[in-house]
Amino acid sequence: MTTIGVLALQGDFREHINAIEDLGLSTVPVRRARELHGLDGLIIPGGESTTIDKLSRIFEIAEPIKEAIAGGLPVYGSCAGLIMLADRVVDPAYDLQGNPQQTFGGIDMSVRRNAFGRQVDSFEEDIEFKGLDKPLKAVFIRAPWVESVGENVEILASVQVPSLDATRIVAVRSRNLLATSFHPEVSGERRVHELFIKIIRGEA
Ligand SMILES: NC(=O)CC[C@H](N)C(=O)O
Repeated sequence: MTTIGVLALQGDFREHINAIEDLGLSTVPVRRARELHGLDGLIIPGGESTTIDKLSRIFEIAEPIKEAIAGGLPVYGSCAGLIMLADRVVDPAYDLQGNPQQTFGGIDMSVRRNAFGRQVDSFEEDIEFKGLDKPLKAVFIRAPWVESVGENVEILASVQVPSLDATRIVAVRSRNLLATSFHPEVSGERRVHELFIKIIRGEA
């Protein structure tokens, strides 16, 4: 049986649990390193990347997650989860000691947090997503975007940013790692989770 862990330190992990259970698979909330054992995949939810970063280090699960990623565990991150999967954050937050936020990394990309600016902190858009025949309803909540990707990163979706008169990347895949700057888990959209399950099963 396929079991997917959902990192449950902070953020909208319940929505991801519901999405996976809707698709008939079992889920495990993950807070401790030992809960990573035996998982077929892991989801890092939306929330606040600085908090997920801090709590994951306090709970001593940050290093085990990095090792699992390096070992090939399929991981999907939405929004703050996308930030946590990025090798580089171009505008990191700093703690009181002046240390920048850290990520688990894994995807060769640079991300910008809260990138869509204040007026449009949160918005919904139907977007084209590579491999899907119908547009996908994407909910952006103080969302990051991907500024640049390395050679081995596949771009799955981009959106037009009117203030820039340009597009920005909002969904990527790199080997077993999938990341979206929007939240399919909150809109009843299940096709991104379906894609993640296919990646886990080696079908995509
Ligand atoms: N909806 C979200 O996950 C927002 C992400 C948040 N702005 C961050 O930096 O982590």
